[in-house]
Amino acid sequence: MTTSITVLGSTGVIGTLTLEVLEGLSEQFHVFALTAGQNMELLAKQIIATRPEYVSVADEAARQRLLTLLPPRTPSVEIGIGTPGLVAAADLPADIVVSAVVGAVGLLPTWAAINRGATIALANKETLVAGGDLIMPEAAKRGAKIVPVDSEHSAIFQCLEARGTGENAVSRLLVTASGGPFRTWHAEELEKVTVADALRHPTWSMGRKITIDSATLMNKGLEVIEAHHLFDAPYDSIEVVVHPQSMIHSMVEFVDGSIVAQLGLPDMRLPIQYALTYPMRHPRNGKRLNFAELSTLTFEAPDFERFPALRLAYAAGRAGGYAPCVLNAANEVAVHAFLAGELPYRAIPKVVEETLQRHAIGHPQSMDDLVEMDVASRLMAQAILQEGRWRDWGSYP
Ligand SMILES: NC(=O)C1=CN([C@@H]2O[C@H](COP(=O)(O)OP(=O)(O)OC[C@H]3O[C@@H](n4cnc5c(N)ncnc54)[C@H](OP(=O)(O)O)[C@@H]3O)[C@@H](O)[C@H]2O)C=CC1
Ligand SMILES: CC(=O)[C@@H](O)[C@H](O)COP(=O)(O)O
Ligand SMILES: [Mn+2]
Repeated sequence: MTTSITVLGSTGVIGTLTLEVLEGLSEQFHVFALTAGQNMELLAKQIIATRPEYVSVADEAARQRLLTLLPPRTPSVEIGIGTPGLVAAADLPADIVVSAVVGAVGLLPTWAAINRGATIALANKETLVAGGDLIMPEAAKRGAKIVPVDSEHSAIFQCLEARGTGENAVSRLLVTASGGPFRTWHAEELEKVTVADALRHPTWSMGRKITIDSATLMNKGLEVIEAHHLFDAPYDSIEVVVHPQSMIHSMVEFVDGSIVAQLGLPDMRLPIQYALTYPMRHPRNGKRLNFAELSTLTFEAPDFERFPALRLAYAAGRAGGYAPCVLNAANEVAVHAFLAGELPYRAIPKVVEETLQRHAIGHPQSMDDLVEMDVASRLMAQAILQEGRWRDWGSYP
């Protein structure tokens, strides 16, 4: 019997790589359901190649486009739309749900998959950032295993296997960061960043939103909160280490001072495959890290002044309650505006900070509370954008 897989966000960078990994493991896995947003050309090809029972797309217009792209003899596939379609895909009885949509749109489908006790291969960090306090206890209650796909968390997950049997063996999680494209830029140069500059990531090829998050270091902030939830680690024990070569994907320090690191070429196929085959390791072909070719590995501390998003994320994580949900929603709005050419790079963390100051009080009691706050925070961030006060903010911080 083969393991069934649903891929939420199959047309994205992680989704596409997941299907590539599955192709290499086709004797062990089959695709159950796929979801996409607007890229119907790619989804149509994926449907023809993998024959899912169900797919979901962003809206009715996308569904109509998809129907025109499917050849007449394609075996019938049910097509859902919007958030209900995403939730329906996650609800179907696949063994593993790969959560690879971008943003808090992943909250409800990931919640649905957890509620039925599925294994989640989690790439969609925004969901855990916004809802970790509800999601982790629910996963434990339902017996739903969450296996990280994010490279740093996959690394920590792998390093933790060296923990042995001792309790409280871990002293620090060392989350590595490339530092992004502006690691060496001066504060004045950061005033003139273009969208093209910010999309030029030094080591990884990723979707647009996460690439901008890497450029502000918000990605690392989101990852600190993600690590807090995944590994039940206090914020004081999670440290960010800038490592521009992206060969060490993260490290764990144990109480005896021993540090275990996970290394590999920057290629997401490895953490994706490990999440799918865990606890087994399956052979992979392809280029390997060659230490003789690798002349230097360097490390530095993050600069919280030039990259205030990292400071904001630590603060929101420590504050807890609604704060991480607000941080994430405001960041999504600000990044979207930056990519549309409507907001300068340097104003992204300012919009997030202003939204947090106006909005982040209390604790969610339910997923409905959280979704309500996510929507309200987006409206607040949009209002802050429309006020246009960021034009007067000048340099930030
Ligand atoms: N890329 C990477 O290397 C890594 C990514 N991650 C995380 O994985 C997630 C995905 O990242 P990545 O693959 O780079 O992102 P992409 O932008 O490449 O892909 C996003 C996917 O989500 C779909 N999507 C977007 N909006 C909606 C919506 N409203 N409704 C339904 N589907 C939607 C897109 O559909 P369509 O394109 O059809 O519109 C696409 O399939 C993010 O949370 C990111 O932080 C984590 C670690 C590494
Ligand atoms: C591949 C991956 O996991 C990304 O999250 C990556 O780590 C981004 O690079 P930064 O370290 O620049 O944020
Ligand atoms: Mn990462």
